[in-house]
Amino acid sequence: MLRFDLGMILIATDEFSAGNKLGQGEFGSVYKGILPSGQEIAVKRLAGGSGQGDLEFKNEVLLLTRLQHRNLV
Ligand SMILES: Nc1ncnc2c1ncn2[C@@H]1O[C@H](COP(=O)(O)OP(=O)(O)OP(=O)(O)O)[C@@H](O)[C@H]1O
Repeated sequence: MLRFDLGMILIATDEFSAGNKLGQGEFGSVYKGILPSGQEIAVKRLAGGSGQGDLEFKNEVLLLTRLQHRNLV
């Protein structure tokens, strides 16, 4: 599984800048990011006190890594 450390995510999203915010979910915000390779990514940032726990968040991440569909970016 691909993993990125926080430093890379901060650089890619310009430290979660407001201009890079794509949307807002129930448990946090989603930001646009650009990797050094030029690839665009979406980064979901779990909001503190959102009600979604670490375990649920990890489960969501694990599920997303298994999804592959042309309608999913
Ligand atoms: N890959 C993406 N590309 C573009 N925009 C995205 C992407 N992923 C999420 N978004 C935007 O961020 C918003 C929130 O995404 P999120 O996945 O958190 O939605 P949600 O499933 O409704 O939220 P939650 O899981 O917190 O209940 C979306 O409604 C959309 O506007």
